[in-house]
Amino acid sequence: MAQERKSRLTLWKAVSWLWKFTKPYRGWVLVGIIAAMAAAIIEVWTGSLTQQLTTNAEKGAAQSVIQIVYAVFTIILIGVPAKYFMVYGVEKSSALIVRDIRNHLMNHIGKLPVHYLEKQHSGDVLSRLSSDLRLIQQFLTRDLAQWFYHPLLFIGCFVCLIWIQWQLVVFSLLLLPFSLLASQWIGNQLRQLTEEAQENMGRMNSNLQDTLGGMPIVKSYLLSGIMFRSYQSLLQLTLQKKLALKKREAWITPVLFTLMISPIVFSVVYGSYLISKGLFSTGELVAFLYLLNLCLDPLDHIPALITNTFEMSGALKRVVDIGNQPVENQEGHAIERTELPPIEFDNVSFAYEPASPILQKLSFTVPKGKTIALVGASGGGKSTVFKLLCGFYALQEGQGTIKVFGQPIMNSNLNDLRSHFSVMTQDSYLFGGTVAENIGYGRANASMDEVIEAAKLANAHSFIMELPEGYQTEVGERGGFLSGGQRQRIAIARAFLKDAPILLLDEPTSALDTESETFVQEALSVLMKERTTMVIAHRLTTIENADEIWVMDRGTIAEAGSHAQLLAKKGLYAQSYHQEFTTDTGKSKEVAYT
Ligand SMILES: Nc1ncnc2c1ncn2[C@@H]1O[C@H](COP(=O)(O)OP(=O)(O)OP(=O)(O)O)[C@@H](O)[C@H]1O
Repeated sequence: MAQERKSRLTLWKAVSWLWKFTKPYRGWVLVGIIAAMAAAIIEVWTGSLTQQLTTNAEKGAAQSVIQIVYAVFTIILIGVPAKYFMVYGVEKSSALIVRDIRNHLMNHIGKLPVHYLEKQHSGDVLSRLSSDLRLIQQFLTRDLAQWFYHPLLFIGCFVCLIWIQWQLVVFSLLLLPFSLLASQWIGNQLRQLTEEAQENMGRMNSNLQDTLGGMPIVKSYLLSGIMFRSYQSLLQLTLQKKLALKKREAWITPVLFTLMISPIVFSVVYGSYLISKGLFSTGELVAFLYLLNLCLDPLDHIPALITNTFEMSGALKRVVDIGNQPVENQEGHAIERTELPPIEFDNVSFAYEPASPILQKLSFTVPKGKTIALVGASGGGKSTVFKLLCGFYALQEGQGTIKVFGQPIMNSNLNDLRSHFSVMTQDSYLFGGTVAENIGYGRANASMDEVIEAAKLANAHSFIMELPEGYQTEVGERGGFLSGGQRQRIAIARAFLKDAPILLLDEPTSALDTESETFVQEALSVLMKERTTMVIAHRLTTIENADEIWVMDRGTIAEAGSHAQLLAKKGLYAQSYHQEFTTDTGKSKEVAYT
C-alpha cells in the first residue's frame, strides 16, 4: 500500500478547522475581543484626556472637577470590566474550545484506519495531543485578544498624535518602514524554525515512550546508554532549533527598541525646535510624548506575539493533520450470520507497498465450525490474512474478493464486520483497570454474573479469586501485574463474553510455559467448540488439533491437509516439521514452527 503522503496542510485550512470548534463559544470569544478593544480605547482615551488637561493647565483654565470625576468614572465603569472580561472571556472560551478538540480527537483517533495508525509513532501522536494542544490553548488564552488590543492601541494613539501635530509624527516615525520590513523578514524565518522545533518535540516524546514501554528489554540488553544518547541528541537538536529561534527573536528586540526609542528622541528634538519657534506648546509636547509612549508600547509586545503565533500555527497544523485524516467506513452494509461458509478468499492479491506483493491470488474457504491452522515461514502473509479479514486494510478493485458468511466485506460496515470475530494475539493486550473491567470489554453492559461465568469458562475464575482484590484487582499497565498465562485466560474470558462465531488466533500459547499452556489450551478448546477458527500455529499441539493445516508460502497456500497427509506428502510441511519439531533421535519436541 502506498506510503501516506506527508501532509501539506495550509495554515488557512488549519485555521478553518479550528474555527469550527469555536462555534458554540463564539459569544465568549467575542466578549474577550470586545473587552480587549474596549481596554485599548480606554487607554487611548486616557492619553487624549492628558492632552486636554495639559492644554487647559497651560491656558490657566481651572481644571473642572466634573471633568476629573467624569474621567475617573469612565475608566472605572468601562476599563475595569473590560480588563476583567478580556482575561475571563478568553480563558473560558479557550478552555472549552480545547476541551472539545481533545474529545473530538480522542473519538476521531478511535475511528482512524489501522493502516494510518500503524505508520504513526504513538509518542508523536501523544505529543500532538499534549504539547501542541497546550500551545494552541496558550495562544487562544494569552495572545488572541492581544492581537486586537495592541494594534487598536497603536492605531488609536497614532490618530491622536496626528491630531496634535502631524509633522512631528512624520518626523518621529521616519525609521518605521525599515523596522517593519526587518521584522517581517525575521518573522518569516521564525515560522520555519518553530515548526521544526515542534516536530522534534514529537520525536523526543516517541523516543521517551519507546524507552519506558520497552524498559525490561532496555535493561536486559543494557540499552539505557544508547537510548539516552539518542534522546540526548534529539534534545540537543531541539535546543539548537529553540536557540536559533530565540536568536532571531532577539534580533527583533533591538530593531524594535530602536524603533521605540528613536521616535521619542526625534520628538523631543523636533518638538523643542517647534516650541522655540512658538509653533508648539510644552504641554502639547508632554501629551504628545505620553501618547507616543502608549503608541509604541504594542511594538514591545509584538516579537513575542509573532513567535507565539508561529508556534501555535505549527502546532495547529500538526493537530489538524490528525484531525483531518479520513476515518474508517462507519456506514456500509451489515454482514448477516448465514449458513454459508464463514470465511472465503477468492483470488485475493494484496501488497502494503506496490513493489512487494504479499498475497498472490490467494483462494480458500473455511467451512463452518472447522479449525484451520495456518503455518508457514515468517513473513509469508499469515497475519496479513487476519488484517484483511478484520478490515484493517482494504482490497482495491480487481484484487479479489473476501466474503464473510457469503457476503463481500468490501464497503461493509466495519464495526458490524468486526462483531463477528474474536481476535487473540500471542500476548493479549490488557487495558489499565480491573480484571472485571478487562473481561467486561467483551460485551457492553455485561453484568458481573456474566463476567464471572465467562471467567469460569476460561479457566480464570480460580486464579482471579486468589488475587488480592479478586475481580476488582488492578491489572497494571498492559496487564503487567499478571503472568502471561493469566493475561491470556482473561483475554479468553473476554472472547467468551463477546461470543463471536469466528475466532482469529495468533498462537495464544506460543509465549507460555507448559503448565500455563495446558490451562490456556483447555480454555481455548472450550471456546473453539462450535465456532469457526483460524489459528496461526507455532505449537505442535495446536497444529495437530486442527481439522486442516494450510501451509502458506510467498502469499499462497502451497499445501493443505491433515498432519499425517502433509507428512506423507514429504513437501514443505514435512521438511519444516523434521527441521523444527523433531529431535536428533526422531522424537517429537515442542518448538516454534518458523
Ligand atoms: N503494516 C505493514 N506495512 C508494510 N509491510 C508490512 C506491514 N505489515 C507486514 N508487512 C510485511 O508483510 C509481510 C507479511 O507479513 P505478515 O505479518 O503477514 O507475515 P506472517 O506470515 O504473519 O509472519 P510471522 O509468522 O513472522 O508473524 C512481511 O514481509 C512484513 O514485513
